[in-house]
Amino acid sequence: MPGHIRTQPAFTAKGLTKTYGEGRSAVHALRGVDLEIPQGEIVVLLGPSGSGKSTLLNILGGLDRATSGTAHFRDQNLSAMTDRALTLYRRRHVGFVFQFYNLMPSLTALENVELVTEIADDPMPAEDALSLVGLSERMDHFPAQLSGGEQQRVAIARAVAKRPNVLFCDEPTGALDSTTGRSVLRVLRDVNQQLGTTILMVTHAAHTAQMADRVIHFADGAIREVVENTTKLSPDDIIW
Ligand SMILES: Nc1ncnc2c1ncn2[C@@H]1O[C@H](COP(=O)(O)OP(=O)(O)OP(=O)(O)O)[C@@H](O)[C@H]1O
Repeated sequence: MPGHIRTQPAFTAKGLTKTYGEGRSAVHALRGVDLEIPQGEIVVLLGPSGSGKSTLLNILGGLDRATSGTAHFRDQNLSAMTDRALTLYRRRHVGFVFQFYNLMPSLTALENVELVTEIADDPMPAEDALSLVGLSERMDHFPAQLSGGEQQRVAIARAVAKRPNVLFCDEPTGALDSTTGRSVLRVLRDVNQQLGTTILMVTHAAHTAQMADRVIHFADGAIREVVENTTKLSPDDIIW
């Protein structure tokens, strides 16, 4: 955020490693990741398949634990938390959006969002969350009556309705064509601008980097390069 006083980073990682399995079948998914993610940014993680992007996202999102190293959310050490504390961290601070929307097929768009607002501490009304993603007119539709992009927007509404500090997105446009994908990116940009939500997005779609504040290039379980994007574009102007 140029021009702003430097605040505490949203995330700091030091020497993060993650090894799945042991011995000869061990997979070294992360091989020592050092990283700082400022609050309020849109950060895009790019890298080949299997390079460890989702693993990093899952550790920062409190869905998985590192094998060694430390990961902090603000001043909270995620690596040292009990399972219970990690669950509370996810519930209070984190929203997730995945490639496949994971909506409940028997519930309407509104009811899908209410699943979250009913248990969150300080949620926005489910109607407001759906309005933020441009779906006020479709609240009473079931997922099967919505397009892929609309379903993804319901998933985003569900994730942001609890006002998370951070939104983690794993291939959010992976199943969408360019027009629909662009509409989903526009919604993510709006969430970032209107709610100040830090967004971490893992994707194979390199063009998404054009709307990021920061682009992290991953390869072989490590960060190869971090690029601050000085020519950030609106999703409408991204060359797909
Ligand atoms: N639960 C698991 N058990 C064993 N190996 C795993 C597990 N999860 C991931 N891996 C391995 O860890 C490595 C990193 O996987 P990860 O999913 O983080 O990569 P990625 O960069 O997100 O890939 P993609 O872009 O294909 O989603 C891969 O070699 C993967 O096979």
